[in-house]
Amino acid sequence: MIRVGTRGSALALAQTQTIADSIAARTGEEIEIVRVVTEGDTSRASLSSLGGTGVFASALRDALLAEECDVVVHSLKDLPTAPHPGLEIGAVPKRADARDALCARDGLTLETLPEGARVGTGSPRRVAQLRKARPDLEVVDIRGNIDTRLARAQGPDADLDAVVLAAAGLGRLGRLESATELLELGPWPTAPGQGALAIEVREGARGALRTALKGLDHFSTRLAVEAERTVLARLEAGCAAPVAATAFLDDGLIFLSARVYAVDGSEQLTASHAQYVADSEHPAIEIAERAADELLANGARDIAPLGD
Ligand SMILES: NCc1[nH]cc(CCC(=O)O)c1CC(=O)O
Repeated sequence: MIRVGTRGSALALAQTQTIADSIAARTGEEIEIVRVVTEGDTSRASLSSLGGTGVFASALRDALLAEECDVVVHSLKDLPTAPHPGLEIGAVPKRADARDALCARDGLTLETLPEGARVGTGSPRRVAQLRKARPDLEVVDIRGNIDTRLARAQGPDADLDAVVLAAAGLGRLGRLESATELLELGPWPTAPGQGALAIEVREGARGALRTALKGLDHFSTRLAVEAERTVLARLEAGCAAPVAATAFLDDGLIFLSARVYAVDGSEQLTASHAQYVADSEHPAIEIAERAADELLANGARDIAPLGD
């Protein structure tokens, strides 16, 4: 029996079920889904007062260390970049769509939203990107799970014209048809790790599980998200900082573009690099440090609040 720990949100349960199914298929073992209730799920206090989005990850990690489960599934973008003592990332499966999606009323897009339209998001990066692209919009701070946020822009109780959500989350919940525009990563890069999952285990996890996780791991996703997350770590930026990073592998090269925004949308700094994966022992780390150092040298700290 393998116990798979997860948060209890619809999104967490959906993505955990997919991983649980592949672990079951690869090990032939029975799987139990263990729901871990986190302070972020039960408290009405703001996430920042609880210590940021890391509260979700740390409850799962505590359950893993307490041996209440054998493996946990995280959304990689919500996982703090610092490694956790006694635990390791056993697998980073192939990434889903890393793009953000605009979900608007009446099929509207970023370009066709009327002047002064009200658009909801809780993410400082998305706030900055919206202000940069459309300074006339009214950006509204929203919270809640994906269905709650979608209902703010679509359906009978909508009070906003649009919301911005991750395409991957919509896809995992079968709600991708709510997207009225998928925002391209070039002009609209997203959070480090967006669209990817991390499967975490205790260090030295046992045989069948370890083999299954090796099979689930996707090398180019792992390298890409390592580059994106190293940018965040090198900038000493929290997960709520207005920072975007997008990396991918193609033809033996790793490409990385990292961007820091002023939250009011007035300024942005971008660093883009490419390098041959075979030319370095740690290509993801090297390219990320180059990009982050360039952003810092160009004044990233002067335009954006990078700390938590
Ligand atoms: N911060 C919340 C969060 N964490 C993971 C996802 C789903 C997308 C993903 O797995 O990257 C979302 C929702 C969103 O940003 O719209």
